[in-house]
Amino acid sequence: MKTLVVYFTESGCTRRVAQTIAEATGATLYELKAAQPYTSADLDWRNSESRVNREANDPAARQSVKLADTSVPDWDSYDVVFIGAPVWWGVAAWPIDDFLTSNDFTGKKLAAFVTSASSSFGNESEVEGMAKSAQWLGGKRFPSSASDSAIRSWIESLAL
Ligand SMILES: Cc1cc2nc3c(=O)[nH]c(=O)nc-3n(C[C@H](O)[C@H](O)[C@H](O)COP(=O)(O)O)c2cc1C
Repeated sequence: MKTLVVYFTESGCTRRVAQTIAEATGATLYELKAAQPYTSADLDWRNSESRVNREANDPAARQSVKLADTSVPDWDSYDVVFIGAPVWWGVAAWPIDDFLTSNDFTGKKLAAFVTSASSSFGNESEVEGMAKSAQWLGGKRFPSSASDSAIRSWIESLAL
């Protein structure tokens, strides 16, 4: 069984979870980058005019966010895919949507994880729906500084 962990992160919390999943499962790690990177001004949640707030309030703006690259080397060889993102305004950060809608998950199992300060994974079912033909394993929210044991017990619960 070959496992891939793809993730998007802005301040590194989701990367740390992704690294723990990769260590626990022997997976390959792949970081997703926005085609137009977010500056700290873009991510200023206190400014109602910031990029992230404009996108949060406008589905068309969210859908137009593209990744620098949506294709993973040797994609066909993976059996299990984990995808991770921070929570932005209650949902998985939308740059990952481009990855979910651009790839064919036929024959692959998919699990999604998010990190957040306090919010739950508000759009888990939408994430599942975007990855057409994946076998959905489930979604999980972790706190920004998730413990290794919490991450490892989630992986064990998936019974890969
Ligand atoms: C634009 C923005 C919006 C956020 N919205 C939420 C939110 O709605 N709920 C929450 O609990 N945390 C929210 N956070 C905090 C992040 O989800 C949290 O710090 C996360 O672990 C960051 O992950 P990262 O380091 O991988 O980028 C937000 C952070 C940013 C930058």
